[in-house]
Amino acid sequence: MKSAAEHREFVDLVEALRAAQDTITGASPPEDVARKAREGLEEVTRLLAPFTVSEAEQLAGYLITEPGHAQALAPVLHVDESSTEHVRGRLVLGRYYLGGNGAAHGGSIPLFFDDVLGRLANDGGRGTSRTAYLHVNYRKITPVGQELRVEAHVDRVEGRKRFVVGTIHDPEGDLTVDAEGLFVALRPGQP
Ligand SMILES: CCCCCCCCCCCC(=O)SCCNC(=O)CCNC(=O)[C@H](O)C(C)(C)COP(=O)(O)OP(=O)(O)OC[C@H]1O[C@@H](n2cnc3c(N)ncnc32)[C@H](O)[C@@H]1OP(=O)(O)O
Repeated sequence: MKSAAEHREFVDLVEALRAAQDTITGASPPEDVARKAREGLEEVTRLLAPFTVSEAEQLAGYLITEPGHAQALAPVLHVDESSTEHVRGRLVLGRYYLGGNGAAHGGSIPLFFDDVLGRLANDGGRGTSRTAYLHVNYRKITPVGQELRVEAHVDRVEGRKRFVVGTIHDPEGDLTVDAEGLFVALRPGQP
């Protein structure tokens, strides 16, 4: 397991990237400011490109003790309570995940659940599995910029099949989304 303690600066870099994604998404800057910001981002790419590594050596997504696991793709779950069978926590969807009219983009929700349910599916010594399906029911708009409650648990395991379910509730306590994922354990040698 890669250690977040040894890569604090990288963890902070990804946190800064998330903040940049939110800020860029919500900004309407004058052209000269947009150009300066682009040059700053290009400088980041120039700085990091020589340190590109293989997937096995990659840090993003693999610093698993960190909220969001040091990757900027999926929304971050802040875990309050967890076991190998369940997880409870909080989620704030930033401006980056805005769809329209204050509601989260529909695609951001399965992105979130694939990560959260997938990790639960693989937890507890169950080993690696892959998403066979992810069913998401949108019951009410999921607001961005507000603290949401998340719950997920392993519903049942049938041979290689792991069924994992999850919910999101808004600050009023209303259910906004429920989801079910089927994760199929990989056979030896299966990619
Ligand atoms: C970065 C940090 C890393 C670690 C962090 C990890 C957390 C993130 C997790 C993300 C995981 C992903 O997104 S993975 C990426 C997205 N998913 C994929 O790319 C998967 C692509 N699909 C596949 O590779 C394959 O189809 C599998 C592995 C899912 C299943 O193929 P298989 O192994 O040949 O198994 P197969 O015999 O077909 O099916 C086994 C059983 O499951 C059932 N089954 C299979 N698919 C379905 C289905 N869609 N709907 C219903 N049932 C299904 C079959 O009927 C059968 O039931 P029965 O007859 O036995 O009853």
